[in-house]
Amino acid sequence: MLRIAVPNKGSLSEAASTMLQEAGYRKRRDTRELVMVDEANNVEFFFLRPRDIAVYVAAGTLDVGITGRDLFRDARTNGEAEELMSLGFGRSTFRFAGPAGKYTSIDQLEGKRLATSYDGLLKDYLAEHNINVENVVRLDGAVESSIRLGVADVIADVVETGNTLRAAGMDTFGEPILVSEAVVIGRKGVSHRDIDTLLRRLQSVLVARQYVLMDYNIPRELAEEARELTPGFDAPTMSPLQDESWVAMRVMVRKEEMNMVMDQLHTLGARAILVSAILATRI
Ligand SMILES: Nc1ncnc2c1ncn2[C@@H]1O[C@H](COP(=O)(O)OP(=O)(O)OP(=O)(O)O)[C@@H](O)[C@H]1O
Ligand SMILES: O=P(O)(O)OC[C@H]1O[C@H](OP(=O)(O)OP(=O)(O)O)[C@H](O)[C@@H]1O
Ligand SMILES: [Mg+2]
Repeated sequence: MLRIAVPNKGSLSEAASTMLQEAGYRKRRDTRELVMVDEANNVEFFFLRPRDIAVYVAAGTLDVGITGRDLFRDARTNGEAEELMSLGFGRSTFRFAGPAGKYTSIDQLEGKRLATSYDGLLKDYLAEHNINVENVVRLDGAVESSIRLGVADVIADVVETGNTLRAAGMDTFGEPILVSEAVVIGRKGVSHRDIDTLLRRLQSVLVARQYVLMDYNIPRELAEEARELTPGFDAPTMSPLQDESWVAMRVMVRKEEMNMVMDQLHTLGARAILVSAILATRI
């Protein structure tokens, strides 16, 4: 059986479980369930702290896992594990921040005390950029309070909306250290038919979430122009109609562009424009 690690709590847990469910895997009945066998799909799920998931995958005791890119990098698995796919949720940036207005550049980090929950990730970044700080204080959470409480001058933390920083009277500075989202990780170099199936199914969910299916009729002489407006994944499917001067088109369109594209097609001369949701795909 394929052994998959899934976040049991925190920011990633609900979205990860929803995505797996949409991909056709069994749903966890109880949030206290730590292991779940999905016989039909020949998969075993292990619900773990997202921070620990990279450790299990790198050790090879679990085949693949869903975690955050930032947590994966922080675990410093020395190339034992790798990112197989990004999942489009749990987006955040990992950034430096300090009291509002006080810092503008990472050059000012020299000799400072830095607090973070991601000390592996931070130390790698500092080493890469040849920045010598006084020390890195590893905290479990609520890192924003560390400056006011006198253990640090600057923090490096997860920023999503920025509300927490603003409320603490702080600002980010410098470029993001890392842009993160939920990812699937696997042991380096391991290939497995069931891993391919998992990735294909997750890809299917991503496509189904991002695209809609658009059908429309268009005069044959305008088909080429219409094709430029709606190029689709490869090319639109064109079918003949009873009236030979018209053709029917079927094409995938990005959900956020759907209304714009319908307006443009209608202006061009398309009629009977219909949009339907995509439930699943194998592309
Ligand atoms: N607003 C957010 N706060 C924390 N983590 C977030 C946020 N948005 C996205 N993430 C991502 O979620 C992952 C952290 O999840 P994790 O469960 O470890 O922490 P958490 O949600 O802060 O939970 P807790 O603080 O209860 O441990 C990281 O990959 C992080 O980038
Ligand atoms: O930019 P925002 O949308 O405000 O989100 C970012 C904040 O959310 C997380 O904190 P969490 O609530 O997990 O508490 P913690 O720091 O104790 O982990 C993170 O550590 C930041 O503090
Ligand atoms: Mg947190």
